[in-house]
Amino acid sequence: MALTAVIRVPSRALLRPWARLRDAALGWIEPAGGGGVEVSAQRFASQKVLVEPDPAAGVAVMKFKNPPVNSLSLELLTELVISLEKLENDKTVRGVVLTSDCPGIFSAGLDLTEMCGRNPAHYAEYWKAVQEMWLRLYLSNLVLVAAINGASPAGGCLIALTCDYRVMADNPKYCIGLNETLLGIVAPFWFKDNLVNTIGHRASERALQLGLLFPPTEALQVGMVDKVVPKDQVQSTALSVLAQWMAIPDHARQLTKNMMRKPTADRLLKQRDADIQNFVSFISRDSIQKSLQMYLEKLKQKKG
Ligand SMILES: CCCCCC/C=C/CC(=O)SCCNC(=O)CCNC(=O)[C@H](O)C(C)(C)COP(=O)(O)OP(=O)(O)OC[C@H]1O[C@@H](n2cnc3c(N)ncnc32)[C@H](O)[C@@H]1OP(=O)(O)O
Repeated sequence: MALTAVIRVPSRALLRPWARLRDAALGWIEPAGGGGVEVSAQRFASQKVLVEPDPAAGVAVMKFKNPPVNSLSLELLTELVISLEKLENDKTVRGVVLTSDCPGIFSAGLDLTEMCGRNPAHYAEYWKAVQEMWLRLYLSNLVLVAAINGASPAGGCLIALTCDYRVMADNPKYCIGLNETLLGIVAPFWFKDNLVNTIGHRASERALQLGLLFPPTEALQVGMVDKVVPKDQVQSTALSVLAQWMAIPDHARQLTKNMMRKPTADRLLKQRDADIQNFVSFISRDSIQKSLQMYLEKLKQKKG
């Protein structure tokens, strides 16, 4: 992968490369001239997120690669944020297609193993990473188009909802939606806000309460996706859409996007810590842990 963004990081963190990369990605970096050292991010090859840049076209394709189901582990979330930040800083890139490298799955959503049987500090760290992913994607200056080439429940749907446009493969087995209630959990307010901004209040109320997972044609009808095409045309269609959006002058489009989205993002930004505390206390409840364990068991038994 030919990404060569240079990140200025605190020298103390050199002892912990993983923490250092995360800190840089999440913006916890010393200001320029603050005694840090420059390292090339290229040295840390990404494994869970593949980025294929096309500088001539001014675009990149970002593929999630966390088999078998692209669950959003802490590692994947961190790599996603790092990769996005590099692309935001790359003057040759103006638009990105987000898609999956795992056959038949866009993303299975948040990694249930990050939310089960761990300690409160882990839940807090994980939730902060989920928030960061959403904020970075939702407020991205780049044009983002989701090429949904597989199932996209819950957090997978959320990623697609942060994009400016969604193209989905026409396979009726691929469903998309915020199905949290089916797991006995509640979609946070910012998941809900993102959905309401996309499909409207009434449709969101129904979809969220019932935990609806929509097959492609229904997702199109309700406005959760913008276009449904045969599977082998998902990426090429996404790239064509990207080209159309990139025909608009960046500054005008970016200011407009920000005007539309900032109030929604600000709601979370104003109460990030409270949202983390709320998540930690909710997810730590015995009843919620039992529900999640049972759901995981059900997924595993499905095979046998
Ligand atoms: C205020 C508090 C707010 C709390 C809010 C918390 C918000 C949460 C949002 C979320 O994203 S929760 C996650 C919701 N995700 C799902 O419900 C999807 C579950 N998965 C599936 O439905 C299916 O796996 C699939 C994606 C449709 C793919 O089906 P397929 O038949 O291809 O694979 P499986 O055999 O089911 O799974 C393979 C393997 O992967 C494990 N797995 C699946 N999903 C997850 C996941 N989300 N996290 C972790 N692991 C997952 C599954 O258990 C299998 O594991 P095994 O060990 O190979 O048996």
